[in-house]
Amino acid sequence: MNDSLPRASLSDERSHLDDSRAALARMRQRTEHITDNTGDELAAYALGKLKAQRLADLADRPDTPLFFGRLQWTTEDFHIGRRHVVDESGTPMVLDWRAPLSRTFYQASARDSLGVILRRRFGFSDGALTGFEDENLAAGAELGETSRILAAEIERPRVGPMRDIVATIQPEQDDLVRADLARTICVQGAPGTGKTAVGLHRAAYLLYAFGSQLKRGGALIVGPNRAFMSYIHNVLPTLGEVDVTQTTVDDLTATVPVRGTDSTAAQAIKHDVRMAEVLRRAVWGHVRLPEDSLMIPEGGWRWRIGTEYLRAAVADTRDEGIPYEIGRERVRAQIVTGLRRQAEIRSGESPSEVWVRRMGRTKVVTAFLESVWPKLEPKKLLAKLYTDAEFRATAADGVLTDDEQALLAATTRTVRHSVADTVLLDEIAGLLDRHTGFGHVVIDEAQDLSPMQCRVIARRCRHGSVTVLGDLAQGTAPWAARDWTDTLGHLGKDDGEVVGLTTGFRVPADVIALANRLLPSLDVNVPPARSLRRDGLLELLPLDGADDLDAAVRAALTYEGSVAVIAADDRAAGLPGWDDDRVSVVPATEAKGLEFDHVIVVEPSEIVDAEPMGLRRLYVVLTRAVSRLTVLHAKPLPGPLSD
Ligand SMILES: Nc1ncnc2c1ncn2[C@@H]1O[C@H](COP(=O)(O)OP(=O)(O)OP(=O)(O)O)[C@@H](O)[C@H]1O
Repeated sequence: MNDSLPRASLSDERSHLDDSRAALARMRQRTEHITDNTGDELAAYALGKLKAQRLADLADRPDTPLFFGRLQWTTEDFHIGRRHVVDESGTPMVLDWRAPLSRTFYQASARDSLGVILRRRFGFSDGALTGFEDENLAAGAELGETSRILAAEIERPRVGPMRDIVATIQPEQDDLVRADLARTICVQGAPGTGKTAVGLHRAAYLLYAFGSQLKRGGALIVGPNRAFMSYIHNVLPTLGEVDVTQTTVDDLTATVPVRGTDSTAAQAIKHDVRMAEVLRRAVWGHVRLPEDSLMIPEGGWRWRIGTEYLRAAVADTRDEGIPYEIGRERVRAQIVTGLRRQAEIRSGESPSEVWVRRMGRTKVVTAFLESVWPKLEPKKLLAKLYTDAEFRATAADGVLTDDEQALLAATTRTVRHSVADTVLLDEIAGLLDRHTGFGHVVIDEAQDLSPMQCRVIARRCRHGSVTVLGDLAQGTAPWAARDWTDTLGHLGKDDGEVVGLTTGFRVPADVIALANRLLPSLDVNVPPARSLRRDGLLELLPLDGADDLDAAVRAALTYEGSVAVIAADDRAAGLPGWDDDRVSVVPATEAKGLEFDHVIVVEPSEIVDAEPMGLRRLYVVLTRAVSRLTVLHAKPLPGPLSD
């Protein structure tokens, strides 16, 4: 079959790679030579920005080949790669993996070849092609999960930050990556099923396919913590997307320094969705219906706006459901409308805009607004809620119990804000004014978001769509989601669809079988993962002293790749560290979302006992291993593992 290809041999493919690299270099040169001749400073600036973006887009990364696949139809033949490359005549040498035609690469099968005769996948190392694998789809031959290039990719030792999976995206993953921009999707997937990878590739796909729609809002990636963000931050730039905001909820809400902490009970109440209603009342409770008419002096004249007119203006605006500050300006505008009408009646002609604007800003009008619709400031309002018992009781009446209200009480007006307080400040800011919205938001490890944190994100994508990624079994926060419909509701996306991923690409079968023994005790209804990986090592060893741990680390270092020693946070803090940058000591609470070739878990029962959701924490920890898991214990293993 290879002979029927126009360029069949590996050396031909290598020449095509060299030619494509040269073509990409020429594309860069052409971009570098674009200059602005208009002499207009603004145009030059805009062009400079576009040029820098385009050059970043056209960067050639020496460690990754420009293409990873090839498709042959009866009359056409294309290489598929990370970005579009054309020769000088404009003929494509490499098709972007996100182009509609490239979809065939991921979706064609022996059952439905989609017209493809032959699919070729390339193996590579350090940017050079090392071989290829052909599937003669027309003849009904397909490698599917038995592909050795796929096997090599998922078994590859992990070094450094996360890599893209563009060469080996699986059909069920591709369906999610290419789902329409308008769709909100919630992916429930066991550990290692590629949720993070799917979310990042979906962002890259949407920016490519719906660029003009997304241009204004852009895309936002939200992850659980900074360590995770730095682990994934390189994937989108490798896919040519350098302009995506990647952050955590804590950073999104970081408008004040965090200097305080909450008791567990206070934290629970601050993250409870009922706080949204308490804060709504705390804000809108400031609006008063006017009791008197408004007299506005001007020279020797006094304009009068009647009480009924003012009451209707305030009441109607309050009921409109718009942000508080916009409402305040709308009431001002209605006063101005009343004045304009009177001026027209009095003089028979329209007053000038300058007059209208000046009258709306007079001291009397501003003082009136201050009395019926006072200016509010989030920090002051939160301090008032915490320190003014009467104000708190009015806002929380019938929403929080007396005991719950007491949990919010503070004695001093200078609040040392906790992380939960920053979420409440963001809620208040959202009641006061609109946040700028993103066109699409990808949320990773979403099972741990509190209802109030979901609302932080919801405010930033009121008109956009969301990709929610998570695993209910890995939820360890006190407010962890039990059902995705709740999370979607708090995100304001009730119409989101929940979709499952069950094929595991990280954790070897024996290791996942051990972790799956915990599932029935985790109090969630999720399907177990099925691992693609038959290799791997699992060992349960006694821990009689520090030497045993050291010996386990030394043994792990005889293999290639990264090694993590994961223990309950207290124990991890006391561990010595190893003089090898392949070894990391990871506290159990920081392991979520990460992966290491060899994981050494020390005293699993301590991880379980350290927190209320300890069994789920252990489930997370056991599923971080890419190739080998060593469990060291002196104490008995937690119940479900010892059966
Ligand atoms: N189609 C694929 N081809 C090759 N590797 C893949 C594929 N899908 C996922 N992987 C790899 O499997 C590993 C796990 O993927 P990822 O971290 O996205 O899973 P996850 O579902 O987010 O896991 P967790 O819930 O444990 O955080 C990563 O190394 C990823 O690159």
